[in-house]
Amino acid sequence: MLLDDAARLRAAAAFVREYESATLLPLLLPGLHGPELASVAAYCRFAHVGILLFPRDPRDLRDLLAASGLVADTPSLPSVVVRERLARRHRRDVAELDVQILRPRVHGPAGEPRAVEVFTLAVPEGSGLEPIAAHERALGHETHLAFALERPDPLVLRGLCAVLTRHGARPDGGGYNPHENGTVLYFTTPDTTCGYRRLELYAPGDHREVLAAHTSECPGTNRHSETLLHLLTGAWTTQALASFARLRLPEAMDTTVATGIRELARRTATRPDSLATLLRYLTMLGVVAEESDAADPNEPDEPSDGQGAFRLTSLGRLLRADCPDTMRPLALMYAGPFYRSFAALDHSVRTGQPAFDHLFGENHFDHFARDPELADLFDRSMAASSRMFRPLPAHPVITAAAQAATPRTVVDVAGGNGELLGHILTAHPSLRGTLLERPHAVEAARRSLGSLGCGARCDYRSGDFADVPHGGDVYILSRILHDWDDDRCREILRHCARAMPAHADLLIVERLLPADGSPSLATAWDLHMMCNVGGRERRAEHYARLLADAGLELLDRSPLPLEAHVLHARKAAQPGPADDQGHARGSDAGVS
Ligand SMILES: C[S@@+](CC[C@H](N)C(=O)[O-])C[C@H]1O[C@@H](n2cnc3c(N)ncnc32)[C@H](O)[C@@H]1O
Repeated sequence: MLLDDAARLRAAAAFVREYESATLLPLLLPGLHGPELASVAAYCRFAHVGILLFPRDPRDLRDLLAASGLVADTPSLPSVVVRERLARRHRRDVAELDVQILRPRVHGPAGEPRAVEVFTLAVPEGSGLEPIAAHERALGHETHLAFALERPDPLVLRGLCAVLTRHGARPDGGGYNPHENGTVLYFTTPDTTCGYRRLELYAPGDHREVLAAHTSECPGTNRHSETLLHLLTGAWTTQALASFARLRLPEAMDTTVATGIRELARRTATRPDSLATLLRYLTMLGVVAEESDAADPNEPDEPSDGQGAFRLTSLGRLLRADCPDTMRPLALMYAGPFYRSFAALDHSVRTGQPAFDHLFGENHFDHFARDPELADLFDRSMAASSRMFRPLPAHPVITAAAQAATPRTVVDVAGGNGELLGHILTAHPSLRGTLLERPHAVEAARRSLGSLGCGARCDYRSGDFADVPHGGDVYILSRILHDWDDDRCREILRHCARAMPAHADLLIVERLLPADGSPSLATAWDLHMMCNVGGRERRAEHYARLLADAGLELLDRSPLPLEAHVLHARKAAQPGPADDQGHARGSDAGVS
């Protein structure tokens, strides 16, 4: 069970008031006793309990302290050490993390001046920092007991480090904070009977030499092992999120009021204790948040069940079926057919062939097309990223077409279930649309565009890329080229080029591989394309070359949400090699 922030503060203050160095040290380091314990206790005194909190608004913090019986009468200081640790652990830029320190005073049993050290990272709604808060709240990586050196002498500091490690403490990093000219050395401790598992030695002054020796002894392999464990268990994340969606938990939860486990189990026909295990994991992922273990607000007469109460976060809300930008179909897809194919990724790497085809015996478009339920799930999972399409109706090519004196036609080539065309036609009542797709998708598009009220302005063509309708004004290839290898892309682009009148524009929606190797969703989708469809993501220059091979010229590009881009191309002034090769024309069907 996770305590709320006020309860954590009260518990920390009570601990600080109760313990002496000499009684506390053996709880952390069993085996430290007798004269050695007396000597260590004489050199370092118990100074504070450190905790990390995540207020929505930092201005609430002093009220929270007051509500916990604590007063911070000094200004807050910027944290260096904890901030860097958080940035490293969560792979964030330090600039994103404004961590502050306050030290409300508390007295020890004999009136000694001590403190509760309160680190805060403000997590405003929608800041994207919720997963960090959820992870840290659940695992308490920064919670610690601190001992301050009475004589901050490098020799004493080294001696204390040696004694602590001899009794099982393991170096766990540290740092120097220039804002207060103090050095901290962290250790993890072998015993957690006192409820804490990290110990800090605090030495006033700059002791970076000792610090360097201490951090060099941090088993780098330990940090690496921890990182690797997080990476290796990525599959659990995919499946836990899909399970969450399949069990309809997001729909059973509220974003503002927490619901008790028993009630949630009743609503989703699950076992309360097993559900609690899943929800605790999902708390770490930031899709749900655990609230204090109060009685269930939905059943105020029922006593608390001791298993906590959970609410849906804004991140988790995206997995609700009724959320406008729902990503539920993607959760089911990535944990379903694409999960199975990823297990055969080696095959793709060895042979260059899609693991999906190897596993299912056919290309994924054919496989999905044969199963109406899967086909529908695939179409909906493509539409789940429709946030990507939102700026497209305002693209200059589309607005120019919409403002033209005579009605213009937008041709969406392999337009899926019509999500993008629906956005464009809804925004511009003067435009007409043509959607080319395989037969099952055409039917889905007909239904979806009809329900948007723009069905009457749309033509539907069942066919293949060779059937790209002639005579349109704007052609769209959205997330098509990344499904195919370069040869097939050239073919598709040539079909488009042949169908496009001289004045027509082509818009291509794709993710672009970064030129500098910086992390991007495109790099992940490059792997996905290789494994599942035999396609790939590309850099902008790569698309420019493919376009040029088809007699088209890349004019510009602009960014879209979800790390996508829209590339704008037209027919090149000079005929490209494609036009010289005299390929047979596709269907001559024109746009009406
Ligand atoms: C990745 S989806 C993209 C759908 C849509 N353009 C979007 O961005 O949401 C690729 C689409 O290509 C269609 N497709 C695959 N092979 C095709 C072919 N030979 N001719 C026409 N469409 C095809 C599939 O049915 C699928 O809807």
